[in-house]
Amino acid sequence: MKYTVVIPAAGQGTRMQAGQNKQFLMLDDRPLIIHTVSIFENDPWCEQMVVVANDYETGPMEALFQEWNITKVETIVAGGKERQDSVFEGLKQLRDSELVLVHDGARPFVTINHIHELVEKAATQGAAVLGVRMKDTVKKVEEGIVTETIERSSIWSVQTPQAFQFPVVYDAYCKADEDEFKGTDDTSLVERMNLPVHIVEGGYDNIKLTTPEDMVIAKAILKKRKRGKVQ
Ligand SMILES: Nc1ccn([C@@H]2O[C@H](COP(=O)(O)OP(=O)(O)OP(=O)(O)O)[C@@H](O)[C@H]2O)c(=O)n1
Ligand SMILES: C[C@](O)(CO)[C@H](O)COP(=O)(O)O
Repeated sequence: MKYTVVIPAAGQGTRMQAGQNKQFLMLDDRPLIIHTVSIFENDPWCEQMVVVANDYETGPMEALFQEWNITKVETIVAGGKERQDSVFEGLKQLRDSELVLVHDGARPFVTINHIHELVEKAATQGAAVLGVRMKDTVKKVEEGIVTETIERSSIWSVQTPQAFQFPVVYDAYCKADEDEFKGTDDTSLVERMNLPVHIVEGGYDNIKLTTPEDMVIAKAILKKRKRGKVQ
């Protein structure tokens, strides 16, 4: 099975408080974005990558991909204000693709097995997302007061990749653009088209590096994997 992946990497990394886009932060021996693109570089099912970067960072990213022998990045396109704007710019490059994944540049630990399960689901069902079951008790809070304890058995925390038959995600993005709707992930745009989104159970290791403490967790995950205990 073959797919294309759009990798949004055009954020600011504000919550990481590193004074630079977190994609360039070193994690072990290489920058974060290199960890992420290497997953797809090494997946025989991945045909091409489109990386979305800040316009002033397309040059430095291209140089990094050359340095690390990343060959499947066919396009580096300039991103937009929000993640959703960046992903839309990436999708616009792909009109001939059949199956497309969207994966955060800031999630360097997704496994090939989970990617393949997700791709197979999207190929037959149209749209699928990786997620994990919520481990904590979840409460709704209004003005500092708990108003509800949410029944946890149906609550999932979703990750990327999120996978789609191309027309499903492209139409959903066009409609969201037309309606000026903003969502925090890609599948939410498909949900509002009243199309089903299937969940594929992923791993708790597939974290997004968002705040400084995530770098500590990331180093621990890398260490564990180096010892051969891939989740
Ligand atoms: N305008 C944007 C905003 C985010 N992203 C990307 O979307 C992914 C998830 O976003 P997030 O973790 O929120 O990254 P940042 O926007 O960089 O972080 P922050 O919100 O803390 O500034 C990241 O790979 C990020 O680079 C993007 O391509 N374009
Ligand atoms: C798409 C996403 O990774 C799903 O968990 C996430 O919503 C994007 O980043 P943010 O932290 O919500 O800005």
